[in-house]
This record gives sequence, structure tokens and C-alpha cells, in this order.
Amino acid sequence: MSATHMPGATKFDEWLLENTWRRKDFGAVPAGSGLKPIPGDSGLPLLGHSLEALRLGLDFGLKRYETYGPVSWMKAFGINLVGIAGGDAIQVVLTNKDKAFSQQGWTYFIGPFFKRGLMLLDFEEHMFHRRLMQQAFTRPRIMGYLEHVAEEAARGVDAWQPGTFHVYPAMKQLTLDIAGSVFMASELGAEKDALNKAFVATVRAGTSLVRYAVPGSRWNAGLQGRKVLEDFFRRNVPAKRASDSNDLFAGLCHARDDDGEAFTDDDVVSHMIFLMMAAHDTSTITTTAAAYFLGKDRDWQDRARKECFAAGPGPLDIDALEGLRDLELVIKESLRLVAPVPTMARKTVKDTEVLGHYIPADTMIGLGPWVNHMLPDYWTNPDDFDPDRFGEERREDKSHRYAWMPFGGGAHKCIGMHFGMLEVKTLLHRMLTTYEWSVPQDYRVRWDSTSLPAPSDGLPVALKRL
Ligand code: HEM
Repeated sequence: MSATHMPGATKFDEWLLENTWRRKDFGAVPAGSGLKPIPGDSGLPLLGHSLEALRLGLDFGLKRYETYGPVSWMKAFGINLVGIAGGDAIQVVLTNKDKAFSQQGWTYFIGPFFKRGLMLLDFEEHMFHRRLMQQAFTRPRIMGYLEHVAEEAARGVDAWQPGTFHVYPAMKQLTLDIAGSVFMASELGAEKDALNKAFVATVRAGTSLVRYAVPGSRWNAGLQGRKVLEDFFRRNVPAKRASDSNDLFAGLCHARDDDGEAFTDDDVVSHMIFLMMAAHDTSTITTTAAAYFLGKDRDWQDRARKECFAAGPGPLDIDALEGLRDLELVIKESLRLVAPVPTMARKTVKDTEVLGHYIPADTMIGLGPWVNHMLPDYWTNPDDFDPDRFGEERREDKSHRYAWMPFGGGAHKCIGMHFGMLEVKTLLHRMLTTYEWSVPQDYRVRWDSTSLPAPSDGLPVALKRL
């Protein structure tokens, strides 16, 4: 197998991918259990498979699946990691019947910066927090957030300059502005730039290669960023509790469950910091990926634009946004071809098994949704951009419950899924009714996999005002 999804792969990358490593089973299976060991290998001395995982992303995941099947192990990032892909295997983990799979896998990577965020909580405590947080994602509350999104989207998109235009950095700035407005409508004021800086440092730290506090390191900047954010939110909680504004910060402050329980001030602070991260890069990547595919496929761009003009100039309300069916097909297909969260981390808290493979307690797990999105068992011509595959006549996403899973699944399925889709639709609606754009037919974007997928060249397009 070669690096078909990674333009610009070097000869060394190709060698790493094509090399056959010495196969070794992972740990000993308890005698008499009837279970199988996990196949895999340890890769290069010291580095293990870190390089391929970081440089080749999807191609590496597909190679592991092809070589070892749905459950395999490797060394990477200084640890032993069990990779799980394919619908059936991922379903076992996300259903989590015996509560063996915990979120502590995420804690290893982003814990110091996003501690006590919803995704890092487990089991009963997680359920309690999730139920409360749902109160901030009701339809009326989402309608309020969308007003902020539409306002920022119009302001930001209209200011873009035609010509050669780099979509990714512009979109990243715009979704950051949107997050500022949706999350805390009025508090930012003079602190806006300092907070944006702190937030960006906190997010970047999660992918730092140096994983301890050395002066000048990304890790250190992330810890300092977290402090700035904590201080800001903590200072503003009392005023927010007393306000009735329609932003997410107020939503968390006012959330009550059926027994009248509420979040503590510390909870609100931690949830705000995590939510900003969860909402920001994911919507940037989704919108950028859709812009890329539409820039290549002008027929789909025209089709989506026609629908957007028919819906009106905006701001569109929630019903109008939900009615943008063609655009929804485009976004779903973009989320399939570029999964914004390509790997999901877990850690076993007890001995367990997946499809008959024994997994001991304290094992780090990486789930591979992006691999599922590309398996020919579920999708016809998986490499093609073909939004109609999600249309009513075909519904290829129903080929397996976990064939399409950009928002995860099970107890931790994305709580911002509905709002996130509507935000992306608002952005694309504004883009499609303001500009047309294209990329050369032979251009292929390289999705850098060192963190969440991002176009390594920023995605240059030829942008023309309509
Ligand atoms: C369009 C883009 C988005 C994508 C692709 C996405 C993807 C995901 C995925 C895959 C997970 C599950 C992680 C896991 O199980 O390990 C998740 C969880 C989560 N997402 Fe999103 N997300 C998006 C937008 C958002 C937005 C806009 C928000 C909030 C405003 C949000 C908030 C969250 C939260 C709080 C969790 C943790 C849920 C829990 O643990 O119960 N996400 N997201």
C-alpha cells in the first residue's frame, strides 16, 4: 500500500509505510480464557510508529487495518497503543457494556490543559455533567447562539479579499471570533486579544512533542494559557450568573437538572475552556474541507449555491438552515473524507476483550473513525467526493451503525453536533452567496496530521466576488 491520501509523501514515508515489521503479539492471554492475543509490532527502535502516525495519518491507519485487522497494537509516542478500527470493533468500545473503556486516554494527551472538561469525565460523574450541559444545547438556546454566528459570519466573510485566498487561516480566525461571541457575548472587551492568544496556546499544547514544562516550550505556554483562561472565566462567573444573556457561558451558569442541581463555579470554568476547544478546530476543519471539495467540484458548488440563494440572503433561522439539504449532503461527505477528530483516545480500566482479542487493564486505546469512513465494505469508491451517497436513495452511511462517525458515538457522542452543523451551514451559506471559488483540477490538498487535520499550505483558492 502507498501513501495515496497524502500528496507530498517522501521516499522515506513510503518506505515506512511499505516496510514489513516483525510481528509480535501483545502481552500474554490468560490461560483458559479462550481469547486471542492482539497482533502488531513495535516499529522503529525508540520512535516506534510515531513518525508514520504523525506524517501519514489516514494512510497509516488503513495500512494497519489491512495488515492486522480491526484490533492491533504498536509502539508510538513513548507508549504501547492498541488501535481499533472497523464498525464492529469500534461499536464494542463505544457501547462500553462492561465499563472497561475510560476517557483517561484523552487525559494523557490533553489533561493538563482541558482537565474537568466534559469529554475527560467518566461514567456516573460524566452522566451527571452531560445531563446538566444538555440544558445549554436546547433548541431555543441554539437559536440564540445562531444569531451571534450569523452576525460574525457576515462580518468576517464579507471582509475577505478576492484573488488568491488562503481559506484555512481565515476560517480559523473567523471561527475564533464566532466562538468569542457565542460563548460570551459581551465580556471580551479589551481582553479579547490576550484571551485569543491564551486559548490558541492552550490548544496547541495538546500536540506538543515536549510533554513537560520546559521554559519556552509549547507545553509551558499551554499551562500559562490555561491559567489566563481560568482567571478570566472565574472573574466573570458572578456577573454571568446574574445576567440573562443568550450566550453559552450564561447557558452553563443557569443549567439545572430535574433535582435543581447546578454546575459549581469551577465546573463552569472547566467546561467553558473545554467547549471552546471542542467547537473551534472542528468547525474550522469541516468548513475548510467543504470549501476544498466545492472548489474542486464546480457542479456541486453551483448546486449548493442555487439552494442557498433560494433560501434567501440571511441571516437564516434554524428552520431555514435545517432545510438546506444539498448543503447538508456536502458537509456530511466532507466530514467523511476529512474526519476532524481522526482518532479518539480511551484507556482500559479493567481487563476486557474486543472481538475476541484480550486487552489488559491500563492499556491505551486509539479508535480510528477516519478508517471506517474509507472502508470499501461500507462505501462505494470511498476516495470519491460524492455527496449523493448520503441521499435518501442510497444512504451508504447506514451500511453500518459506525460507518460514518465524525461526531463519535455512545455516551460521549458530540454534544455540539447539531449546533456545529448549523454553524458550518451558516458559514458556507454566506460564502456561497458572496463568492465563487476554485482550485486547479490537479491540486490535491495535503492534510497535515500532526494535530487535527489541517491543510499544510492553508488551502489557497481563487476567490471571486459574485
Ligand atoms: C462540526 C464539528 C464537530 C465535530 C466533527 C466534533 C467531533 C466530536 C467528537 C468525535 C467527539 C467525541 C470524542 C470522544 O468520544 O472521544 C466530540 C465530543 C464533544 N464535542 Fe464535538 N465536534 C464538533 C463540534 C462541536 C461543537 C460546536 C461543540 C460545542 C459547542 C462540541 C462540543 C463537544 C463536547 C462537549 C464533547 C464531549 C462530549 C462528552 O464527552 O459527553 N463539539 N465532538
